[in-house]
Amino acid sequence: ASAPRTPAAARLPAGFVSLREAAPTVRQEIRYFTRHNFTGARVDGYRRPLCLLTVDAARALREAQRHFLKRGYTLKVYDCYRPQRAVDEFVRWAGDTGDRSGLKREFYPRVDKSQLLADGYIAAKSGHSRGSTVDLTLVELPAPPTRPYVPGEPLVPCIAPREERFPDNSVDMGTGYDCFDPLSRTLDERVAGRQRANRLLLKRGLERAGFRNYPAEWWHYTYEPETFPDTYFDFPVER
Ligand SMILES: C[C@@H](N)C(=O)N[C@H](C)C(=O)O
Ligand SMILES: [Zn+2]
Repeated sequence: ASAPRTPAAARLPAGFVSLREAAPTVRQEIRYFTRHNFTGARVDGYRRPLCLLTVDAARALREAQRHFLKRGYTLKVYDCYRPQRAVDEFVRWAGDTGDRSGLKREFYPRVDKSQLLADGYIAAKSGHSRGSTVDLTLVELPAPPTRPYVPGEPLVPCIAPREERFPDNSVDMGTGYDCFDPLSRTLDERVAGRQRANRLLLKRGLERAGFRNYPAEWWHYTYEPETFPDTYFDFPVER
């Protein structure tokens, strides 16, 4: 009998893999599939809540995960490969300054929407579209329970103390994920104690597996050398 055929729409380009297969213990909370992200809506191109990455990046993440599991933590990814159409939607959204959509109060409470690209919080050509970039954090095991965002619920600024912010089950990194604020700079001097230690724990564990951090965002890492340094893919996130 011949092997079952994968529908063409769900086949990944050569060199890409689903993280579920490469590193099944890594937690996934794909925010752009949900309305709990800075735009306030599901983002174009996210057809499934999945982490797709280049084989090289996924393999390195599996190695990093082994390192963290031994220390009582698991990695949790928020975003992985990002189609160019999603990036284009971010850029259109950011340019629409008359529009009130977006979860400003939570995700960019102190930065004007018109500055998000200029300040480097959103890129018009993102490493995520090249497939080797990932947004992620650490969760201490056993993982505390978490709950979904309820659209319309009162928003708390991502720079508020952990007890007041949206209840993410990750360790305290000093801000929430996708917090477009100077406090999110990985080595910002105002972030000290346990929060700084957590950022450094993530950074060191990922660096030893070959990832490099983007200094403006404690959660954003790129595996190097990139498999596709010059290609911006646009296939949808599905499998
Ligand atoms: C939007 C945020 N999660 C992010 O990934 N920012 C960098 C700069 C990017 O868009 O590549
Ligand atoms: Zn990122």
